Amino acid sequence: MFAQLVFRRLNLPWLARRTYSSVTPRGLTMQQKQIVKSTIPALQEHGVTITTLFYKRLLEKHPDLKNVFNVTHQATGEQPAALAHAVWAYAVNIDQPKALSTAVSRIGHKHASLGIMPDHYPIVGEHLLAAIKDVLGPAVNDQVLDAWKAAYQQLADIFINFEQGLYQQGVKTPGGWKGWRKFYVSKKVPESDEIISFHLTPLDKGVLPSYQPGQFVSVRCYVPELGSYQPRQYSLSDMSNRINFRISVKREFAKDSKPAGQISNVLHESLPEGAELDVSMPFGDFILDINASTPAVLISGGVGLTPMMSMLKTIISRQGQARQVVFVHAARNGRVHAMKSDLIQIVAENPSVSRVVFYEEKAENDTHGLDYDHIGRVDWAKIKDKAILPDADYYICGPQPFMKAQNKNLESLGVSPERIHMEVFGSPHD
Ligand SMILES: NC(=O)C1=CN([C@@H]2O[C@H](COP(=O)(O)OP(=O)(O)OC[C@H]3O[C@@H](n4cnc5c(N)ncnc54)[C@H](O)[C@@H]3O)[C@@H](O)[C@H]2O)C=CC1
Repeated sequence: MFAQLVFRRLNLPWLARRTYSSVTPRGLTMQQKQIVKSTIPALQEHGVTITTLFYKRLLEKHPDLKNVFNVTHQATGEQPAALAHAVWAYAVNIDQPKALSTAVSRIGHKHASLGIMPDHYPIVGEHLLAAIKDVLGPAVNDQVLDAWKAAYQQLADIFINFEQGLYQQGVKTPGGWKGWRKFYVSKKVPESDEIISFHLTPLDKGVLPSYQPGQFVSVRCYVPELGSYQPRQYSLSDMSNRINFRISVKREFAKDSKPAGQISNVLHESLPEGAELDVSMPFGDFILDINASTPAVLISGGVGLTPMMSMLKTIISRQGQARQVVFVHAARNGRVHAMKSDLIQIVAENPSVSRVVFYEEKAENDTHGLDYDHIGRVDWAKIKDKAILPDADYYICGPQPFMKAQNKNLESLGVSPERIHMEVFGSPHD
């Protein structure tokens, strides 16, 4: 869980209906805040050592939590690094926890999709404080430990309140549920050489809640080699239809130091049509404002097109509205360009929708003007006249370096940061 606490500037709008101001965390004394701040340099220096020890102990004492954590991120060290960064950032913002509201929303939505419960927090707190004490040694006296206990409690209260709000909202939504619901794969559709769409239908055949375009679900599969379940988040790649969900998953092979995707391979290889899996309610605050009539520029790299297809289809389904959409997509080539024919058809049938597709290289049979428009990576000099529009909102999803590059380009073209919305699933370290 807290491994996703990545407190950086993301420019995500505050979209969750439950607001941060409804939360009343238990306070810290001035002295406790000073003490927490005094530990910032030590956290900066020893943070990863602390959090690595923390995870090791936590999972030794509570092996059931392996069902909740992404074990690959443990092995690659991403999770300890992200948590260390988060603890440090929390200490830096101890005087103004509201500065963390964007991160609390993003992480809270992810926690809710994983079924994190209030009684998980004391367990995490106990092991985190023990690891801080062990690594920093005599520097951590009782006063320091008490200050960190109070600080941790404050943060835990914020998350618990936020997540309880999401759960309550979820069960009140028609068709909603809490925790995992059993689904089966009702259809498997290859979308490119490496992406397969999975249509997921609830086993109980009951109605599904409607969701907002851009939201994701967690799916959970049993991984025999680990002896535990592993959850992963996937954006919903179609518009809401109350009958089934669609996720579109890229198969991740091992590459350089990155291990093969544990769940993406299980899904592609070992989950035929008819197979069952656990699915969470839809969550996530990277969502399209469906009531806006101003232009939407949907920018995606590779498999990052999944939430964009949901947004695009939702916009065009709204009768009587001709909201302008520019769909900017970058792929390595046509063989890995998913949902290509859907996009071609949507553009042909909807004069308010236009597209610009970049391929890094041309594969055999890729046709200029039909499959793609430009060779290379997204080049704003080539598309700014078409894609920089007054009052537009810009939605970005794709590999981290792709998102960083597009964000930077948009800002340098004068787009206001409030208009730029990014989906951030990964850690800040990739
Ligand atoms: N929200 C998230 O955190 C997402 C993360 N990812 C991660 O990214 C990985 C790669 O996804 P793929 O579909 O294989 O994408 P990819 O590696 O095929 O890249 C897609 C396109 O993005 C562009 N791109 C890549 N790096 C760039 C850079 N540094 N600057 C500018 N443009 C760049 C290129 O045009 C490339 O063709 C996934 O395996 C996943 O782990 C992908 C989608 C969403």
